[in-house]
Amino acid sequence: MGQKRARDPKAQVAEANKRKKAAKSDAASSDDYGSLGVDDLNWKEVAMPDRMDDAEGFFGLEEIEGVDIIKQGDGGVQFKAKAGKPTKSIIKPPSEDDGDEWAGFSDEDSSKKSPATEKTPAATEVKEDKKSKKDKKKEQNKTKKEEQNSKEQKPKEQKPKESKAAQSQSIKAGLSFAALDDVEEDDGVDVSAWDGLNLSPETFTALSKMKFSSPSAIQKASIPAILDGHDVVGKASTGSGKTLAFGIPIIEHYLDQRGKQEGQSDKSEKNKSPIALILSPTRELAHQLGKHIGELIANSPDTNARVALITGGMSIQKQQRQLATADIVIGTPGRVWEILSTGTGLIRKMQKIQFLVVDEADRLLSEGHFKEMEHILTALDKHQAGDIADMDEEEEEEEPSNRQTLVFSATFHKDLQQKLAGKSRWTSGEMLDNKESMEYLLKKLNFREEKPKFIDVNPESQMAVGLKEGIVECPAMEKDLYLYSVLLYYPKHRTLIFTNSISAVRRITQLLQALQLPVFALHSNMAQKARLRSIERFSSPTANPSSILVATDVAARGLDIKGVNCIIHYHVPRTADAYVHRSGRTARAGESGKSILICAPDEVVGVARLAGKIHSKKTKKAEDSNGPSKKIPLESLDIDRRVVARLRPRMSLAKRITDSTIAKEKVNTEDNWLRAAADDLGVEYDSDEFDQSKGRGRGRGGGRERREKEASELSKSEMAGLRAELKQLLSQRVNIGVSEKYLTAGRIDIDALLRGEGNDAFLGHLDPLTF
Ligand SMILES: Nc1ncnc2c1ncn2[C@@H]1O[C@H](COP(=O)(O)OP(=O)(O)OP(=O)(O)O)[C@@H](O)[C@H]1O
Repeated sequence: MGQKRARDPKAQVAEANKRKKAAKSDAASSDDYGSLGVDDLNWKEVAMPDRMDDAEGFFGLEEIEGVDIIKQGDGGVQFKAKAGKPTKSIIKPPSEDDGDEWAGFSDEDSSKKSPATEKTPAATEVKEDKKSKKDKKKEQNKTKKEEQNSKEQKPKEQKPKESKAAQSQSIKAGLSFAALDDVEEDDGVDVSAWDGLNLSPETFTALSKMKFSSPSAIQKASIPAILDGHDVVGKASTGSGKTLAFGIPIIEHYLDQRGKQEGQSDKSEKNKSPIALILSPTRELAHQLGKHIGELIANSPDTNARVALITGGMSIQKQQRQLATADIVIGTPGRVWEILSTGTGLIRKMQKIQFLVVDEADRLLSEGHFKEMEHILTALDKHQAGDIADMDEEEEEEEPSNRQTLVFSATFHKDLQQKLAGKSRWTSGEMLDNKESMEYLLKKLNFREEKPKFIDVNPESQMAVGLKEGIVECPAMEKDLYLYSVLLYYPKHRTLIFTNSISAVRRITQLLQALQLPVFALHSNMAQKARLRSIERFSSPTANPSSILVATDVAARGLDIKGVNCIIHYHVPRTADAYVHRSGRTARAGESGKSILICAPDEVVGVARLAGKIHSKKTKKAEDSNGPSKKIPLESLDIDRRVVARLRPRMSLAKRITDSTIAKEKVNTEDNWLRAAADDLGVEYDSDEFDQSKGRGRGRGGGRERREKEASELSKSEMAGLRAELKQLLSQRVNIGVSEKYLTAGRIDIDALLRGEGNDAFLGHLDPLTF
């Protein structure tokens, strides 16, 4: 059993007072500062408009007042408080940082600090107070761990672990507010299932607070391998906890290193190098990784690891400053390369990372990001090839980078998987010279081991265990109607609808808005802040439980939104991997969820092929026992025809309203553009004349243009009429079986009503969908 710490409340309060006094005198001496660097200043954020579209660099503009600029001989600049102003009025408060680290999806909260960085002195004291209440638990974990350490005696890990134990002892000795620690509070869970993973007491505490009672399969397999220093390629189904599979070892490494960094001066703190670079294919995913790892840090006692988020849509200048003090850098390849290539010495810092993580690796390594990934990987190893011209002698003598490479995804193309697993050898010569090939990038990853550890915890199925997959077949022109029907079948479901195009996202969002459903849009043409705001509104715990997000595949990968119950594929995904990742936004972390494909007759063949690929093992097993099958291995869902029939009038009104709104927007845009062009040319522009000339000599597509024109010509009062009619329909339940006779006679069939089983949309009995 762990020994309980003897506490002397008086002595601890005295100690806390002493520390407060010391802090005051530190503050008083801050006016002794001479000139200051840019990072020492207390910059204030300048409020900017929400939408600046392409003017990305101006998001997060900052200003400072009361400062004189002092030019240095070498061309650099320093800063000093203006005459008559105390220096402390311009310097950054000691515990405050730039505030760019993860701060939630909310725009309004952008000034708040991330959980990882909220550790102002006051916050730290409260945290320490809480921590002291957990001492007993921690002591137990620590003792367990020490026992385990002494049993395992791994020479490589023994030393840092011992120093961690010592650190944790010294942290406890410095607790403040311990005198208030009368009430035993326990909001954590038992985490003994993590025992075998050789984790620090800090991580145990964090896991307990986060209520992660046991490791997931990928965590159990990957964490020890990474802690042992191996390169790891990890494959596990969506939502199975891959982020912490690499996040925990990174924090463990940080804790090991912390002893060395403690006591170093503020300056060397700023010159420190990050320990990890985590690359992600999308901005949203990068933000989420930051949030998830930030939570681990925030819940881990006295762990102040700094996370820098390097993604597009935010200020480059701010991110550069963040990078200067970051421990963990998380970013998208485009922006990471944009910043590294500014030539401000950041590449050298990055070359010292201990971990390179490639998340959603199959996407990062094979499409879209090729050039930036190539640049980053080349830069990380440049000094190893000795080709940084301006390196000084000291650096040249440095050990070559010894980083670990961690590659994770739920899906790997067969070829990529085989190469990563070392099953298929690198083709020498020709292939490697082909600088456009995935193989070339893989080689550039520069694993430290000849063969990384390949960990595949779900070789049988890529789909999450709690996921049910269904298909709704419908006429091609009625997809909207069937989509609406499915949504009404599951009224209390948080639903994510995927489409294959941005225009479809826009149209379906407007359509569902017209039908008064709580719907938000997400696609890559939206401004970054609007993207984050949509996710925030859709996912917030206080959001309507029936919220709907309509998105392109920008939301398909990695996004971890709590409580998503249903995924609807409005368009059949283009690849099997996209289907796996889209569907993986539900049934996460052991929960259950539904994935429903809405499929027109001409899409059935494609769906069968797709499903066959995903469920190849299942299909093969079934065929082995029953002979060849043409059946799609997805459950067919029958929508009640009465429902479809009764919803048709609503849908046709909603469509007319939506088509008209979109057509009017289009005409306005076209009109504005043509007017501007005519102005430039100095000619007169007559929109009617233009419309008539457009109408002449049309062939195919003329019908659509005519319809669009008609839609755009609906008058305000006609639109108002349609809206009123729709409103009237929406105010009534959809009657699918209660006799009109009963209703008009005021004799409502209560039983029939009750049989609606809590689905307020319907009046009468509705057979639930089969799953
Ligand atoms: N050990 C655990 N116990 C319970 N929940 C966990 C555990 N580890 C992670 N989680 C939770 O599981 C959810 C999914 O985790 P994560 O986002 O890391 O999954 P993933 O495997 O990366 O998914 P994807 O492939 O979709 O990116 C998160 O909400 C996370 O908080």
